[in-house]
Amino acid sequence: MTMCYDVTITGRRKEGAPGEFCRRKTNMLKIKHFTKSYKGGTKAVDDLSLTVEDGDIYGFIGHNGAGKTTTIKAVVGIMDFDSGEIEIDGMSIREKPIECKRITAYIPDNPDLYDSMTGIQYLNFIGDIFVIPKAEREASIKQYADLFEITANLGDLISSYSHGMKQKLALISALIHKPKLLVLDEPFVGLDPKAAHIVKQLMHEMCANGSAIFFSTHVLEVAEKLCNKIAIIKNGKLLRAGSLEDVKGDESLEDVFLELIDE
Ligand SMILES: Nc1ncnc2c1ncn2[C@@H]1O[C@H](COP(=O)(O)OP(=O)(O)OP(=O)(O)O)[C@@H](O)[C@H]1O
Repeated sequence: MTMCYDVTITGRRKEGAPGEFCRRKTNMLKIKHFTKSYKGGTKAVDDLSLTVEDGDIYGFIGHNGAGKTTTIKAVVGIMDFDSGEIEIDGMSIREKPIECKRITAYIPDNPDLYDSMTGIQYLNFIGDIFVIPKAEREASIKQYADLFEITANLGDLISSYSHGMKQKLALISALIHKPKLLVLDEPFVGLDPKAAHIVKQLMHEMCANGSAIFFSTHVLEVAEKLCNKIAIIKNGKLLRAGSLEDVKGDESLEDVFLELIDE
């Protein structure tokens, strides 16, 4: 029986399932010694390093004010930082911001879309930015709008959308350009259970197709079920990062999180 071995970046050999496709993993997101202070001296994140590989669904958890959104905003290139390095698919977000953004999608915790556009105008606007061919764009919009059950609302102004509908529109706008890296800040807040279920399925599908997902959440049950890797941050410092099994051991993720946060 042929065994498959995957050589990691550290040179360690990881044993895979027999017959599994053998290939080297790609670092879709590499954060190295990231440090960010705000005006007034608050050090929001201090020397944080982690790596997200293709195929990963990577959960980023921490208490309120821990530094998750600060890290996420730097990763997607909308916030500068003091020191360290952030690379998307091997490219520096500082040196090649456009190239990085071309292959990344970001959905903030509170999607602030253009209220004066209709849903379809917004999706076509995103389609233009990412140069998605017309036929492919129309097919993707139809597929995802049907899935999230907002096809009938696409002609309405975004100002008339509920919070959940805005989130669905933001998700569709992210999915139609097939990002290699999807970054989400609290993606499940405000979504109804059916939409949340669809998002989880889509996350698995994207990762099976070689993309990577990095997202923050306070919902530890979801993180435990969905993620293969987890990072825990407290007061701007990374406490633990790695595979779900390594981070939580035999305990529940909630127990480990509460123990670490209370230390
Ligand atoms: N614009 C800002 N100016 C000054 N301080 C800020 C700013 N944004 C965030 N902070 C501070 O940086 C720290 C990290 O905040 P951040 O928003 O990254 O936390 P978070 O983990 O995303 O929290 P939450 O779970 O509540 O969303 C906090 O102490 C916060 O008060």
